[in-house]
Amino acid sequence: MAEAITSSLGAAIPSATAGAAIPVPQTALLDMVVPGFSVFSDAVQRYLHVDLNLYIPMIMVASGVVFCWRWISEIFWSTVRSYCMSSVDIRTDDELYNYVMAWVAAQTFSKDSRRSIANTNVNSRSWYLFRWDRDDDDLDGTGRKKKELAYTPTFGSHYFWYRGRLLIFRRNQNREQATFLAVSEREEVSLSCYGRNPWILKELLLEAREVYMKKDESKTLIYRGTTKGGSSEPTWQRCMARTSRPFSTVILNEKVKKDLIDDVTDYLNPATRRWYSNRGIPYRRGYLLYGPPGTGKSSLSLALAGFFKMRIYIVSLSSVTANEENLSSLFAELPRRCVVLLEDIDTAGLTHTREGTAATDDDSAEDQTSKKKKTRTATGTNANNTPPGRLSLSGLLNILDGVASQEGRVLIMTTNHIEKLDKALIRPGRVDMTVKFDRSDREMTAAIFRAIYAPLEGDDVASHSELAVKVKESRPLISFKSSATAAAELVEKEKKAAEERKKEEDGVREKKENLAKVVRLAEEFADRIPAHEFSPAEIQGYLLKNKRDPGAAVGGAEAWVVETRREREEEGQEEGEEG
Ligand SMILES: Nc1ncnc2c1ncn2[C@@H]1O[C@H](COP(=O)(O)OP(=O)(O)OP(=O)(O)O)[C@@H](O)[C@H]1O
Repeated sequence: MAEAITSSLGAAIPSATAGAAIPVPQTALLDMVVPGFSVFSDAVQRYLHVDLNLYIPMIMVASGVVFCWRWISEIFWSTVRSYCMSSVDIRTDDELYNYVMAWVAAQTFSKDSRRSIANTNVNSRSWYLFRWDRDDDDLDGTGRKKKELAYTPTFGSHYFWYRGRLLIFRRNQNREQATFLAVSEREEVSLSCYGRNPWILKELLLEAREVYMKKDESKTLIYRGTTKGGSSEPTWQRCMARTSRPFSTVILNEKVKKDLIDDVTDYLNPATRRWYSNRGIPYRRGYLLYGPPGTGKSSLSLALAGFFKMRIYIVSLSSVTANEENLSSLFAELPRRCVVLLEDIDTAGLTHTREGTAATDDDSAEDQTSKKKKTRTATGTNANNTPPGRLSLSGLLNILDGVASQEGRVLIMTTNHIEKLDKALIRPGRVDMTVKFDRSDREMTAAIFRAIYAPLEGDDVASHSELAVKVKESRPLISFKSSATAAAELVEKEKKAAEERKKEEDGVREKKENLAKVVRLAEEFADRIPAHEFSPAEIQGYLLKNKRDPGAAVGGAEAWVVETRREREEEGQEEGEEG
């Protein structure tokens, strides 16, 4: 009976297996790892007559090998990375990010990368670093914005050769970082090399910086003191890179300009620095530019920065940013060699502050000085009625003289009201040279007129280069055409070249005639504008309204004078009523 049961079971099991009702143990195991494997294997056996179960051990061994290989290689690479490689992380909120990405975008490994991120701008998305690469000249001939496409390698590791060394550019997305940040802000970028000495990475970063800076060589980089986004942390925001303004375009007494340039040149000379330090004198120099609005104070500061190839850092003391705390943080961040432009230093809170009481205009200068001295000794730095959060004079002086102020910088202060300034602010040592700006006299008016209408050197360069291209194009090409056709073409091209030359000569003659006409009209215009009444900015504004028609500008000059006087009167009356 028992035998009968055993034999019947023995017969039943294989038939059940064959029917795929009970999977063999390996298949059951695989089913757990790869769901549906048994069904697939049955189907293969039934239709293709291949028993996949025979390959199970092989598949399992291969999987084990792959798993182990991965595990070992992970350990191996993490050990290599830790002990045999050097790397540099690049923060996305640092200007270095812009340098590196611009450099990477120009490399072949980046251009040839199969998977890349396409961008019209590779700069950092941190708002205070973001800027268009070509700030003021990215327009095409039709005036449309021309945005070039840049390709940078996508997230992951990218190998490339640099000066014969294999380097790795790594770009990751940090998913753990705050999600309110944009994806591009959560990015992590690093450069690595094999070996424990990271010198090659530093070389690369220096090169990237140099290439980036070279683009801005003919430009004046302008930074403005501001507070970051919603927070109150002050920072220098790069606002633009402007083509440097030539000194000659700022209309000012030539001697004053020359003296200013000579003074700054001497100050920036390395020997002068040593001279100062040998004598224990703080190495800094201050300039005060004063005069009515629109007379060229800011223009001169920008021209000066451009002339000496320095960055200019601008803070308006009348802005909300300008409190003592913010200003001292901004000054602490200044580079060693730069121009700092403090605008509107006659701003409220700085005019009569040290004495604690607002001095009236009737007070004699001596009275004021003695009052100031007394209050300074008695009350120290916070002895004024400056509202909290505003900049006080003593606060500003502390910043200008204090440890935060970098030695080697050129400090320019501008004001519309020199008479309101505390003597302490403009004493020698803080202000070493004063330049007065005035409303336009006859000579200045004529110069502004000439500057607007005279054909400029830049115009010549453009036409010359155009001409050069055309002449180049018209050179005979080597070809296999018949000599008769080639000769005819040559004659035609030479004829064209001769026409171009004639056009150029006509252009030069026309330009000379125009210049003479502009000079004559400038004198006429200057006769019609009363001296010392209008600022250069006002005159320039009027001329720009007629920028293609100097004759009309001269014709309408008298009417403009009358109109501007009337407007001023009305404004004066309105102000009087409000006051
Ligand atoms: N002396 C000048 N030479 C050439 N351009 C001038 C001169 N003065 C003013 N301008 C022109 O007038 C405009 C305003 O000039 P700018 O901003 O330099 O004046 P400002 O004295 O700094 O005025 P504010 O005191 O209001 O800041 C500029 O476009 C500038 O080109």
